[in-house]
Amino acid sequence: MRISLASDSLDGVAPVLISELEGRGHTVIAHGAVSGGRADWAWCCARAARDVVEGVADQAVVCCWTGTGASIAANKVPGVRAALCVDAATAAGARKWNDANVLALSLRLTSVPLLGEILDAWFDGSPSTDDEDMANIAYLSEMEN
Ligand SMILES: O=C(CO)[C@H](O)[C@H](O)COP(=O)(O)O
Repeated sequence: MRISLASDSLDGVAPVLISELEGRGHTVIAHGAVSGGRADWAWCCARAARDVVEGVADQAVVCCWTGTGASIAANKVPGVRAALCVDAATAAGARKWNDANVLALSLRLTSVPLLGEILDAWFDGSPSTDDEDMANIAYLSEMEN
C-alpha cells in the first residue's frame, strides 16, 4: 500500500515510523520532520491527508505530540476520515466502523511496541459491510456535499 506519512517532529516513535511501515511492505511518501521538509503540524498533516484524496496515497499516517492537531488538520480535508488511535482496539474499530483512511497518532502516548500493535490492527482491518455502518459513512460524505 502507498502510505503518506507526516510528523511535525522527530520526537517519540517518529524515527521508527518509516521502518515500521516499510517493514510491513508499504511504500512511504514522507512529509514534515520525517522528510526533512516543512514540519508545522497543520500543514504537513493536511498535506499527507490530501495525498489520500488526490489518489497519490492509499492511506495516511499523521502524527504530532498530542495527535489531536494531526487528526484535526487531516479531517479538514474533504473525503478524509482521520482517527486518533491510542491502542489496537481503537485502530481496529476505526477501520471497521469508521472506514478511517487516515491514522492519527500521538507521539507522546505511542511507545514502539504499542505502535506495532496499532499498525497491525489498522492494516489487518477492513470496513464493515453492514448496512447501518455503511449508512453512517454515507452520511459523513453527505455532510461534505
Ligand atoms: O501536539 C501538537 C499539536 O496538536 C504539536 O505536536 C505541538 O503543538 C508541537 O509543539 P512544538 O511546536 O512547541 O514542539
